Amino acid sequence: MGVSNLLSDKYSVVYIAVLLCVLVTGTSGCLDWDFLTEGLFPSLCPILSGTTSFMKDLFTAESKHDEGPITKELVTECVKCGRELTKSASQRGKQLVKNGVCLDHCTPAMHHFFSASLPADVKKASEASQEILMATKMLQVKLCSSSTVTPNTFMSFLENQVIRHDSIACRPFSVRCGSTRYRSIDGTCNNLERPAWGRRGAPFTRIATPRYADGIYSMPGAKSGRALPNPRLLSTRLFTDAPVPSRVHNYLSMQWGQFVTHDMSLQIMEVTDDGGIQCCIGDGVDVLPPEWQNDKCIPISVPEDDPFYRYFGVKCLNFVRSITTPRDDCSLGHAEQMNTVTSFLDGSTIYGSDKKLASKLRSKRGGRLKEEYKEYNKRGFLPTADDKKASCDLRNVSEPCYLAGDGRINQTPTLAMLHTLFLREHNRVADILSTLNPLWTDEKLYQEARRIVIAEIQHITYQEWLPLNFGETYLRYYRIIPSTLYSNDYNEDVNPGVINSFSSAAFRFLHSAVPDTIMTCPSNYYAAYTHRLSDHYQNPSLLESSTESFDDVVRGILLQSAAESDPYCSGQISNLLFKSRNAWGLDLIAMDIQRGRDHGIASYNDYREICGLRRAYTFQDLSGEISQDRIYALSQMYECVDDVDLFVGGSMERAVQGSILGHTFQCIVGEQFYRTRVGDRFFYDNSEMIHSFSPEQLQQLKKASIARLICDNTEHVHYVQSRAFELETQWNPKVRCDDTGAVPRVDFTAWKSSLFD
Ligand code: HEM
Ligand SMILES: [Ca+2]
Repeated sequence: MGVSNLLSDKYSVVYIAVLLCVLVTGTSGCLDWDFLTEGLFPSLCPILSGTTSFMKDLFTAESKHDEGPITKELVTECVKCGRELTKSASQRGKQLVKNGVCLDHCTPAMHHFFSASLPADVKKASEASQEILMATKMLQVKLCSSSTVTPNTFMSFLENQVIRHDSIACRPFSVRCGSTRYRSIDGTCNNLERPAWGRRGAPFTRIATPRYADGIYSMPGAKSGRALPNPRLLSTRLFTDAPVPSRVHNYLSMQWGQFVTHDMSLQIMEVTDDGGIQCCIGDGVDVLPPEWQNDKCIPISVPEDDPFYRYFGVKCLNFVRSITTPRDDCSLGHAEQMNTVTSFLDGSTIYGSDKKLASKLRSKRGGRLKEEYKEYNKRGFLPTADDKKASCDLRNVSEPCYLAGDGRINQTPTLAMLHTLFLREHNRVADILSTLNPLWTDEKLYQEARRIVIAEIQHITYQEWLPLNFGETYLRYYRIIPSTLYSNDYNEDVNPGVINSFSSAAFRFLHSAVPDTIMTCPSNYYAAYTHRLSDHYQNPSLLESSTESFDDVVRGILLQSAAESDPYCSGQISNLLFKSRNAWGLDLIAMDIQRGRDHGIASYNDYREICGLRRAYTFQDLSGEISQDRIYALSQMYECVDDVDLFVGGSMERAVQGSILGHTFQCIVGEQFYRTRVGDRFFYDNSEMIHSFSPEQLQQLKKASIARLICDNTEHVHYVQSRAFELETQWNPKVRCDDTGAVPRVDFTAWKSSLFD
């Protein structure tokens, strides 16, 4: 790696920048800004320099303006300065790549990126957001130089102000909405008053003030000013590698959870023009020295005595910050990450979240989606990815690698299996509608089939999956209990956007439900075969390895237990994630913890309060929710109870009755699913809207089930438990698919329209 020319004379500058951070924020945990301010103040930011007594001036200057401290000139200067610093950071990133600091293909780190490039609009928004963050930082530094304003006061002041500047390449979101019967692909215009809500590219929403060290974007530190505990250490000490099989939930239930996640949320990491950002030396030999790191690097260092990685000499796990986006009004403020899929539960995993992909996925005939046929199977398979090598980890090019509405499709064979079931369901429904309505165009058939499939996804989630996992009592409390026919609770004031702490902490707790293996089971049910999960990341060929293998996987995940949702996690995800051909992989649990910090997710203690629990002042105050041994373990890891990360504290809580989650995660997840339903104008059982289903149609859709989805879209799976997210028991036995009493069929006759419809 030719990096010597990067070892410039930066130390004095870094020192000033760190000092600046310490003075401004009271913590040194803000290295992220150092690189951006490197040697640039004098030339680019006259507002922050220009005198020999630079530091002194900065922290003693008073505003000389009558119109209040934030003048137009000041904002202009901060924005200009922010832009130059952003440009410089980007150039520095490019220079690092030129010097060979970039990731190799086929490494665990590279598979973690899912896609090595950003769509143009995402990239543009991310750049604008960086400029805004820089400008905010500059403004904070400038204003906090007055002794009366603390950085926190400044940030709370900013929360209630809309300060923006025309020269930032960001325009407040605006779109013209017509009245249409169908959802848009990108989620815009769902809410007619606030058409940006829930769209692809929207900022995540928050229910707590972020805990960035500087209130803007810096990685958080402990209250004492020292670093928070190492995420890998927390993972190995608190999330033991000993998954316990669930006695209720099967693998399919876990798989549905991930499928729902991918429909609602996607945080993507920053990349350079040349692909993934490298933060470790080589393949993880050590953390790159700060002067060689891209400013988006937040690698996870691995302790010397790590129980697993020490055998492989791994001391660093690659990790990069998520892309951020401007808020809808382009105003200055703290960082907000971008959700790059639609927040609505709207089948975006199947249809895509942007028009270009959506169009590419369509066959443009009979309303169908593209599918591929194999000689041995009458049912369709997903189309092939454009660049198989980049999208999958294949042993040879003849292995399958799929294209779908979501880029994470190939992550595991069982995820790809669920995608395939929905592809088939869409085409099955489109064919039935076409037979019933021979005059319908391709567009009409596509949209109507899409509408039905989305209704099925929503119904299965709210009718079957949520009650099983989170308990009916709680669903009643969160007002998301299944309705008998129509529900009338669309509320245009509810933002359906995904809550940052839901996708960066609470819902990730279900990573503990991922079992070690994938089971396949032949049609005679005489034997079952297990396959280590880590041998199948980014390679779905298990679905096509033999003529029967797709159905074998389906039978297997119906039979196999999920792991219990508890702080015991499989080493398949906590040591071997995306292992590829290596002997080791990444640690998803450490990544969950680090991602929460990257997003400035408020502490566990803050969330306790938000969720109606008493704030803890000592570790012992957690005893109502957390067992003594876990309280002890937490107190050994964290200096102070206020430091506990939401992901960690929430995971330690005992589950509330009837649910797989503890109180705090239950509260966040409940709130999210409330918003996802009540904030969705097109939610399938909303009544009295131009797009509402007729009572006859809705009655049929309410018969949809995960069991029926399997029966209708596999070749030789003839038996399924009627409650198909639960393990087979004597109370939930396998029944024949043609037993329509046990597994009702959805009859589409109610979609037959009169000739002129
Ligand atoms: C084999 C199963 C699974 C694997 C391999 C897996 C892997 C991953 C990976 C690599 C990430 C990105 C981590 C980051 O960079 O921050 C992620 C994110 C996430 N996972 Fe999983 N996951 C699995 C199952 C699940 C399940 C069952 C759930 C919940 C029911 C879940 C919920 C989430 C959530 C909410 C996120 C954040 C999504 C986003 O906004 O980008 N995952 N997972
Ligand atoms: Ca979606």
